[in-house]
Amino acid sequence: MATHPVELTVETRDLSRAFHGRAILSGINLQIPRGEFVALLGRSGSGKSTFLKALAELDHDVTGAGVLAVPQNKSVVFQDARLLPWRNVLQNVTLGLRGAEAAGRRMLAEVGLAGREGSWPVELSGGEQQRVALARSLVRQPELLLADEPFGALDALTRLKMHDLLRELCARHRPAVLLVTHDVDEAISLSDRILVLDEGRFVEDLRNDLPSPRTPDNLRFGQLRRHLLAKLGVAAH
Ligand SMILES: Nc1ncnc2c1ncn2[C@@H]1O[C@H](COP(=O)(O)OP(=O)(O)OP(=O)(O)O)[C@@H](O)[C@H]1O
Repeated sequence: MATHPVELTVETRDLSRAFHGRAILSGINLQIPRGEFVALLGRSGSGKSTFLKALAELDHDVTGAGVLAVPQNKSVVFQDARLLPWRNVLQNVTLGLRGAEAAGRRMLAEVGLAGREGSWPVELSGGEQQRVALARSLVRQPELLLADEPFGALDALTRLKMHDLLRELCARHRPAVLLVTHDVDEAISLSDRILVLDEGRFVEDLRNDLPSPRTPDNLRFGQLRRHLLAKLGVAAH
């Protein structure tokens, strides 16, 4: 039987980055197959955002073979929505795209903002602004979605709703995802695979095959959480 090689969306080889002589990333090798949802955990300052910026091709000072493969069609979502205040919601979503009004409206409906196309960013809550940011990134049908703590500034309840939304959107549009997060439960509940970055390297790379619904009161969820917290050097409670 013929075996098909896995189609890779991301590949890095020996990717390294230092700031002022201090190594932050030390020879990182990573392959992300098409459509895989990867969560990246690590202590504050471990280099998660630095790695994400390298994949976003926003950092040209990496060394080693570096980023061997990354799609041109990729989107980045940050902790703050970064909407243009002088453009309405629909215009923010379709910014830079020609003839995308219908697609923008559809995507706004998908993120639960049908009817808000003409609103101004200032009229939206933080959670709604992040919904617009998600719509803006996904209307481009990216092969890779890079998300840097996208829900970090939201309250706990809104964050849980955003998890459901992101899960749904990713199941429908199937981008590969690299989600940087501090939140172990977020990583467990959303991802297919979890990486832990420490001292410039991945100290954990595990498949997350927990069945859904992934609720924190589930026994295996708790075991995985304890394992990851230990890797992060945090005592579980
Ligand atoms: N442009 C820069 N110039 C100098 N040092 C930098 C720069 N960017 C990042 N660093 C340093 O590199 C280290 C890693 O930063 P990075 O933002 O990647 O960490 P992080 O894991 O994303 O942290 P956090 O979880 O707190 O956001 C930090 O010590 C930071 O001070």
